[in-house]
Amino acid sequence: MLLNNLRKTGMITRNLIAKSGSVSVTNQPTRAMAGILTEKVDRHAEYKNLAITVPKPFVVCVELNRAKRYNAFNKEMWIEIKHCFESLHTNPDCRVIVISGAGKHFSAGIDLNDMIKLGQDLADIDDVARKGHYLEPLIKLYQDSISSLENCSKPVIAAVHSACIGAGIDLITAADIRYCTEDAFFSVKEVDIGMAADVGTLQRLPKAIGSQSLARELCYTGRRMESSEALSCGLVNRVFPEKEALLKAAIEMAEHIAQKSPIAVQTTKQNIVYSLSRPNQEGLDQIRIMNKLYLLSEDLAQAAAAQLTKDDKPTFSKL
Ligand SMILES: CC/C=C\C=C\CC(=O)SCCNC(=O)CCNC(=O)[C@H](O)C(C)(C)COP(=O)(O)OP(=O)(O)OC[C@H]1O[C@@H](n2cnc3c(N)ncnc32)[C@H](O)[C@@H]1OP(=O)(O)O
Repeated sequence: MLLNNLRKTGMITRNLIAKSGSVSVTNQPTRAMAGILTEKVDRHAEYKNLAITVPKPFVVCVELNRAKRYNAFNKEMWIEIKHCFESLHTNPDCRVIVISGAGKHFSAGIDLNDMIKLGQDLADIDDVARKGHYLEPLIKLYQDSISSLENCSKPVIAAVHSACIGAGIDLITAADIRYCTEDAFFSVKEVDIGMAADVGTLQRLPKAIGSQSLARELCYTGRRMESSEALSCGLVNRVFPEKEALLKAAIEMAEHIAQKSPIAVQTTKQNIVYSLSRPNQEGLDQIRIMNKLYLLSEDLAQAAAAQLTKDDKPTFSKL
């Protein structure tokens, strides 16, 4: 289905299809990553709107790379994000992901030119039900694109600078950890383009900040929230003076997490995500069932031995 979508958009070549399921990685560091790229994850299969680098072992940086358009989400980018995170989910060379944006802003949200084009496409369809029939799978695709961050078993750290608007909020609220720069600002802008957010913000933002009142205020008004408020409400948990420091810290944290047992980290993420909207008992049931297998892992013995011997960097097999 995904491959068919990719083929239909013309964005994927036969070559890339042959390599699907593997991480596609550019072999050039982005400017932000210059000097810290140490190894490639895999063969080349380039994305048009994402730049992938590997600054440290098991740490993959995904950069929204449509800087000329302020990383506005066009259809191709939604598809590429989904493909990328689904691929990283199963890639044993990836343990933690850092997502950031190239250029002036993290993201200006959905590409408004794409929205206009969509309006024109819909105008060509006469029947209202058929318009809806056309629209529904597109919204589903965009929802799945955002959810691919949450569904990816590897922790995702969002590193936000400057504007993070609309779809940008959808994206970062599906991440595990959020850091930003002092100049970052956030806006749930959908209401200002005449729509209800429909790809994740309404579900995830209230949980991320733990305040229904603030979340609803932000969603009803589209008002700008500065980094200081984002920190105080818990949307982000660290703020840095500028982008370089932000990326450095995000990568350091990713590296730190990547040195832990991948069984422990990935099971933890899966259980936290599973438990978010379920009664505690259901979360406990899930982790009990998972751990009756995972407690038998070699990682547990190895990590426990490392604790006893004060070895702070035990090596774990790929997962
Ligand atoms: C199924 C639906 C799924 C998801 C839906 C998501 C909904 C959303 O994402 S709602 C949010 C939509 N985005 C916006 O409303 C952003 C509007 N833009 C801005 O607020 C600002 O441009 C800015 C991003 C804060 C940047 O400000 P600044 O640095 O001052 O640059 P500008 O001079 O304003 O803009 C330069 C240039 O960029 C164009 N542009 C900005 N945002 C978008 C966008 N989202 N899509 C397309 N183009 C965008 C802007 O029009 C300017 O173009 P020029 O041709 O240079 O005039």
